[in-house]
Amino acid sequence: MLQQIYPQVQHDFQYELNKDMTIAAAHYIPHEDAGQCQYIHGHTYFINITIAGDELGDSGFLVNFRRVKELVHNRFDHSVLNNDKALFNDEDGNFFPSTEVIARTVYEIIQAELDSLAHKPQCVQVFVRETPTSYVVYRPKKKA
Ligand SMILES: Nc1nc2c(c(=O)[nH]1)N=C([C@H](O)[C@H](O)COP(=O)(O)OP(=O)(O)OP(=O)(O)O)CN2
Ligand SMILES: [Zn+2]
Repeated sequence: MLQQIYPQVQHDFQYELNKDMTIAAAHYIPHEDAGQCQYIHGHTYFINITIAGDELGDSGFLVNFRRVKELVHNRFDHSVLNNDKALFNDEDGNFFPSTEVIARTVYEIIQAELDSLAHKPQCVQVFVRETPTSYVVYRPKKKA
């Protein structure tokens, strides 16, 4: 199916985990370049999160799939993204809830959780599909 592509990410880790989820949410892009998207409308976002690492936790997991879903789905599902002022605002394009910013924000939420784990898994890619014809892939810069 056209919508279910999974872009590959290059890494040297031994384990790679992927978690898929969908999120129903509304947003608007407060910029004239957004055309009709300046006005509030909704999407069913499809999100794929890729986490990798060389070591597992005591549970035998890189990270619990359920926890990955909780962190993102519980925060955003059936919400108006622009109302989440801790993450988004109407003043700075780096914080409008565009597909790009949503992908980066999901990465930041996930990586903050992973940083609390002793075995240090890494979020290596976040894929966000906003519409049947539009998606973004966010990959963090490799740490030096
Ligand atoms: N680079 C970006 N461009 C646009 C974004 C975005 O997040 N990043 N968002 C929008 C709108 O929010 C819109 O919902 C999606 O736009 P678009 O792909 O144009 O939607 P369509 O379903 O109308 O696409 P068609 O392929 O023409 O059917 C706009 N741009
Ligand atoms: Zn939109």
